[in-house]
Amino acid sequence: MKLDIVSIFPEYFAPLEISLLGKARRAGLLDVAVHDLRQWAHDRHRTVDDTPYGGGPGMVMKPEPWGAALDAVAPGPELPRLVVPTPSGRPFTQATAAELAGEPWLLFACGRYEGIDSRVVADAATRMRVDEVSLGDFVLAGGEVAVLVMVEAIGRLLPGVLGNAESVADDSFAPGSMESLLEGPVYTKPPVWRDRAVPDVLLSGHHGAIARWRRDEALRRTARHRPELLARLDRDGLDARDRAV
Ligand SMILES: NC(=O)c1ccno1
Repeated sequence: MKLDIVSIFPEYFAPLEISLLGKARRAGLLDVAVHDLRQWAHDRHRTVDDTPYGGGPGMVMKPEPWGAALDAVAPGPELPRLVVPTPSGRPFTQATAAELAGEPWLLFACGRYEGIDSRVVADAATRMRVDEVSLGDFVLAGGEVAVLVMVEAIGRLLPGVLGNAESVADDSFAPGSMESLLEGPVYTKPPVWRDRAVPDVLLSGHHGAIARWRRDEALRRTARHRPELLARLDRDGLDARDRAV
């Protein structure tokens, strides 16, 4: 997968050199290029923002540098999918990560200040698919941290990136049996720690009982932390045994 990221703070993406994603890049599974938006701002001060039309606080990112940046990074004919993190976007979920992980090329645009002039997305949408996505109902100072989160959520789904591909299947929200469910508790050695013992079933070696226990715990945790997800499951995802939990 090819990733391009445009930002006024390219140094934000140093973490993409380390750990899982750093290894994926060195293995050739991920090709990441980070671009400084200011290289497309040609005035003396490399200005990328200005006051908002209609008044109001803060500044808006100017369309000219962004238009030039997107044209330069994605000149065509092949085009990426443009992903723009914004509080006013559609929810970015595990399903979104899985969908974007299937793309050959993603281009992330990191807004700052009050956002990017809306004509930039409108113009880009005439050439490429654009997804304005939100990580949640909160506001960041810019899109960079959101892009780091999305790149990790997407990158770990790429074949070969995770040591054990099976661990993806057991994730919270993973398509299939875990869709709309939160992962239950996990344990490792020692079997007893500060007088707290690991549940006996996990030491039993009985795979059927262990799978059942894990689903029961996932249902309990989902009911406690995200009851609205269970309502989604209730229609067709719960069997009689599940309902007994
Ligand atoms: N909620 C978000 O995804 C976001 C992106 C930028 N600021 O907030």
